[in-house]
Amino acid sequence: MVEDEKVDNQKCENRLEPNLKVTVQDMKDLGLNYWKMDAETYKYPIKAIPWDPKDAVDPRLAALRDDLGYSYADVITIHPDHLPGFATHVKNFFTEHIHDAEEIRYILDGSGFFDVRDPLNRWIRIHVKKGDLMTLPEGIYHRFTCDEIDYIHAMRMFIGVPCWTPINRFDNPDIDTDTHASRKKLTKSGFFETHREC
Ligand SMILES: CSCCC(=O)/C(O)=C/O
Ligand SMILES: [Fe+2]
Ligand code: NI
Repeated sequence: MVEDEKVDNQKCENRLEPNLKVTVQDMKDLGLNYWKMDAETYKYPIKAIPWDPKDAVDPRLAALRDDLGYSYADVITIHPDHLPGFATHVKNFFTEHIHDAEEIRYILDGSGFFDVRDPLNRWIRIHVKKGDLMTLPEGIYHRFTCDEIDYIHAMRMFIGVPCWTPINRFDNPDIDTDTHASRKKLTKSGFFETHREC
């Protein structure tokens, strides 16, 4: 788990002291899914917006695409040389938000941190690396940052027409993300419903 207060450097591990370990089962209970992919054998462009999921040569990726209905994809590289406005993007990714759809990310190279909130509002930090394909459920509070390597090459997938616009948790006092339909859908589901703070 990771510190909740403002940290000096979001790109460091910033572990809780003493740390609280989170198990794979805990992550599954939160609604996250994970697959280890072969990002060594199969090659992808540095940037392709969009990238046609039908072009998947990796049979495992093609099977996930077909089984889970991933109809849209793009490939991005978050690195100062490849993404204009790199620092602003990283700052924005680190603003706590939800989406009204699942977040599907396949890490093709490099690494970074996804932080997700558990039902007690604690931050769980996930260090994603090359070959990790991870999904976050619709409505989960989360944020992303590069780590100190400042480089991540990732495929973003989507079911249907993509919408990347985050719904930020604390940006607008008129918008209460806790009552957003996507948030409610998640918190009314099994694990969040039984583990929320009374
Ligand atoms: C590694 S992909 C960049 C982060 C991102 O797409 C996202 O939605 C963060 O919440
Ligand atoms: Fe996100
Ligand atoms: Ni997001």
